[in-house]
Amino acid sequence: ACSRTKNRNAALHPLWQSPLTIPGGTRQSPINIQWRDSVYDPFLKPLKISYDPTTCLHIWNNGYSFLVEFDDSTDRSIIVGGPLENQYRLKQFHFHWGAINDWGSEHTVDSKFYPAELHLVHWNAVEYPSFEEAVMEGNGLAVIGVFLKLGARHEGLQTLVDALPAVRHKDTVIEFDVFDPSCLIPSCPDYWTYAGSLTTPPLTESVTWIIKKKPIEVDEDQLEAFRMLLFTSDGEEEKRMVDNFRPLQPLMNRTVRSSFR
Ligand SMILES: CCOC(=O)CCc1ccc(S(N)(=O)=O)cc1
Ligand SMILES: [Zn+2]
Repeated sequence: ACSRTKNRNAALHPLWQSPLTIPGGTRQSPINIQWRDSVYDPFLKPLKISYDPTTCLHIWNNGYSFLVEFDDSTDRSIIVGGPLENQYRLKQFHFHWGAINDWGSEHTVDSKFYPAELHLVHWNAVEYPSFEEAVMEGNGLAVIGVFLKLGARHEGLQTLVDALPAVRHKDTVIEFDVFDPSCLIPSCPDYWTYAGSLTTPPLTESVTWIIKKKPIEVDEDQLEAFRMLLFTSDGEEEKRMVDNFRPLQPLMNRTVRSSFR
């Protein structure tokens, strides 16, 4: 596996080639979740998700992934409960994926990669005035991670997939005004949670990760649609947007808790 990991790094987008480390980082992400080492915490609450689909704004290609962004000027789309002390506001969601189905997720479970991983990014608007400030605080962000596995076509995802050709190049954007991201979250309530970081710059250690145990199913055509996006702007030499995931980071002095026995 380590040889593949090394090779995989070589194939990675420049940003991730040298696994960018934060000097003195003690809670970096992503990590491998060793199921048997996770600790059941009976005090973890169910995660409560309430999104207003009309807060959806647009889809854009930022050169790392494609992001679906939301109006976070009010508390219309929030999560609360789970491991969280406050409610957190939905800002955006995006994905990470591989060139082939053997890898692509950022987190792994018992060292198994999934072909892709969804991140729903929320910020603590109770304690901080803006997303940008929350990014710098230890309890500033909460990201729900959902694994994607190869299987049946996902009808909710298809509306997103149909819009991707319009954001093929870096820095392109398309209006996307009604979408309910809860259709991308498994109904099974089980999750793992741990204290971590952003997996792209600024890599700040500000994320409470909530990783759903159950994956969602998507089909090959839908994964291929992700892979036809480009890291590059219109007019530049085309570089397919694939393998946009950060290498695994050391667990260090952390425990992964589970909401389930
Ligand atoms: C204020 C500038 O900071 C940002 O924009 C951070 C954006 C950002 C949000 C989420 C993630 S992830 N992959 O860890 O879910 C990485 C980067
Ligand atoms: Zn991400």
